[in-house]
Amino acid sequence: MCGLDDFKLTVGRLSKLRYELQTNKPMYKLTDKHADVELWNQYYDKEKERNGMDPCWFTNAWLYVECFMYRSIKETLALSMFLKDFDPFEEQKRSAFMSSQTPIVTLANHLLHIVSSNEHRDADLLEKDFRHMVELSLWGNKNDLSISGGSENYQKADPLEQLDELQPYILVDQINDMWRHLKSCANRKCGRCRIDIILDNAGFELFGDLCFAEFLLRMGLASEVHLHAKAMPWFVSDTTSQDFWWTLEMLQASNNGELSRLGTRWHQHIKDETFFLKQDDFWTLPHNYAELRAMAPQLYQDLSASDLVVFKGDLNYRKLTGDLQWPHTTPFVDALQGFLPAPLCVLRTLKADLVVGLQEGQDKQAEEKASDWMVSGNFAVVQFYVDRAWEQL
Ligand SMILES: O=P(O)(O)OC[C@H]1O[C@](O)(CO)[C@@H](O)[C@@H]1O
Ligand SMILES: [Mn+2]
Repeated sequence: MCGLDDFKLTVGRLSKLRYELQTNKPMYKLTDKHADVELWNQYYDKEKERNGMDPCWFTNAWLYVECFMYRSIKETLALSMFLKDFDPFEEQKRSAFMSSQTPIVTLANHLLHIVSSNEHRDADLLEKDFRHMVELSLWGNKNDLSISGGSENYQKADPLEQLDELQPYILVDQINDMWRHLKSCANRKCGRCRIDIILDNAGFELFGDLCFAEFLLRMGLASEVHLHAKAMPWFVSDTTSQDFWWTLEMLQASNNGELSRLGTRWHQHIKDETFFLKQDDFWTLPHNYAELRAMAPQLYQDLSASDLVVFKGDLNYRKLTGDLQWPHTTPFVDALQGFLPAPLCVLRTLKADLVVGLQEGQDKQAEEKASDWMVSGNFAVVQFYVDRAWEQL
């Protein structure tokens, strides 16, 4: 088959997918060669058994249906001859990165300034800088391309200047608890701590996450950082391994000295095993994280070796909490339903209508401020949990 025919066939399959989705047709079993096919098909069978009918696009759970849409796009491409590894969102991701150059440079300057100053013998200052780096990584999550339907949504304003005014929008702020945990880990393990980041979006958010990782390394709060990327194009802007390498290449090749230094440094971190880039099919399955241990035992075991697992973004939050309509005051740990491979935290801006761990009445106050508080990406939570037993290890 020639390229043009292959292309036409693929576009036809994508149009069919869109039509079926828009008209609530049944979903279907996957047939491509990817290793996750059986797990997806088992999930399909379970849903069918539960509801007594084939899963359909409008009637099954939002999380499953939404994940399946991205997986179906992947299958359509996988079944083609010439577009197997094509990332349909690549252009948007790259252009979002390019459009965020000004705030990226601001953030790079800030990071390099704080890591090269000697002032951190003052513990209070170090704690303040830690808070800022967490907040920068958190608010980077505002900029995803799935919430904007794929159209431009990139960081425009100076990210540092915004931090103070954004503070009241952090509904749960457990940054101090994270700080205490990392300090005590670093003390106990002489800085030999492992941090994992379950990445979310590429572009400004990924850059902010890498800056946070660099900060932890340079301040002696971590000795290695494991970065978990998606195994396929996902929710438009999520970071794949390909996006990660492209970002590092772009930084290294930048005319800006600071960006270029960071790009070179992060390549080196990979070489000397300070950074680890990982991907696992589990992150692109529809399953809740309470099922991770049973579904992906090796991944669970790997995460268990971490001193802190940082989950970025809204989709990770939905999977951590099972995407359920929890009363908003439910303790965060209860919503995790036993998923506790290691101390963990979430840095998430709210884009879906669920949240836990709020104080009584906090939801009403947020609602008064903005009726779309749960879905606009303008409010956030930083939630942390460590089991007592881990603290004593
Ligand atoms: O990139 P994030 O923070 O995971 O956001 C993705 C979110 O965007 C949506 O696709 C649309 O709001 C949600 O389904 C999803 O949770
Ligand atoms: Mn995302």
